[in-house]
Amino acid sequence: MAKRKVIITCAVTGAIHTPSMSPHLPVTAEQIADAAIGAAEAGAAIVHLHARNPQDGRPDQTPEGFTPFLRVIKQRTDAVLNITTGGAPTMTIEERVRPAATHKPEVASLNMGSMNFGLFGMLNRFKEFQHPWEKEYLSDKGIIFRNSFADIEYILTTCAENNTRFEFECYDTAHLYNLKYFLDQGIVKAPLFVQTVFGLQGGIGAHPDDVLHMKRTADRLFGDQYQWSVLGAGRNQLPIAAMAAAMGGNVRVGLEDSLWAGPGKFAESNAQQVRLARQIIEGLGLEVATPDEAREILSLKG
Ligand SMILES: C[C@H](N)CC(=O)CC(=O)O
Ligand SMILES: [Zn+2]
Repeated sequence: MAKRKVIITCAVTGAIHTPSMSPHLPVTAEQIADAAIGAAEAGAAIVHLHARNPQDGRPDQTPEGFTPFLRVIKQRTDAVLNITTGGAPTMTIEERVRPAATHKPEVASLNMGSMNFGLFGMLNRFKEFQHPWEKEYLSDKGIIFRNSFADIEYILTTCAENNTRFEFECYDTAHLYNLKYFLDQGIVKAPLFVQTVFGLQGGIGAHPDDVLHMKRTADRLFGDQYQWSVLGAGRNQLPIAAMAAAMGGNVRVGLEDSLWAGPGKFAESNAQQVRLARQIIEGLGLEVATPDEAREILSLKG
């Protein structure tokens, strides 16, 4: 019997962690390109991309901020490129959609609901910061990651003519119901790539019951019209990946979501996390999907 193909997504830098937290967090365009290429060579079929200001690592959501590394990654890999529309939770929706609208990627992330966005928990672990913006950003208890029905529709319509498909970020069951609403409206089309997010402060926890609850809810709402994927924040990354792989899911790793390669051990690269996820997947007798197999499974434009 053919082994099930598991799609590994690698989110190489993001906009949650800040440069002072880990020397391995890619900041410059060159570092982001190298990280994405390394992750693809290690087995990631999809690379999820954010840009940063090369001087101080602040999240940068200008289309120009993405151009240098997109070019290099496309030259050096056939990985599926996934551009963020989440940006940083403090940005406007117009700002957030611009890179995906400009670069017309095969995939873009789409956050399926508004939520309290807690980064301050990380201040228990990280104390010293090089750049003033880091502590200010992380300690802000007032962050609401706004994704209204109008915001979501705005991103969907803005990217629609580009044949870009979406990684639907669902941080709680309500977000799955929001996605169901857009499916029923015919605004989004199956197969849906549903990325369930666990353990991010403000969203659902990372207990096995939470994973089961999100999967059961998605199965009930979408049946065979979706491809399930998971990401676990911080120390939950690999345990959540292992659970989901055993339950028929796909996995997301990367320094956007976690700085660790096991308890108390800093990941030295995104590729290291991809290799750890791969070991789990192959250990379960499954196979890692290639970029073209992921394109097939997710009906991407290629
Ligand atoms: C938890 C992750 N930060 C979800 C994410 O990657 C959001 C986005 O870029 O649109
Ligand atoms: Zn992201």
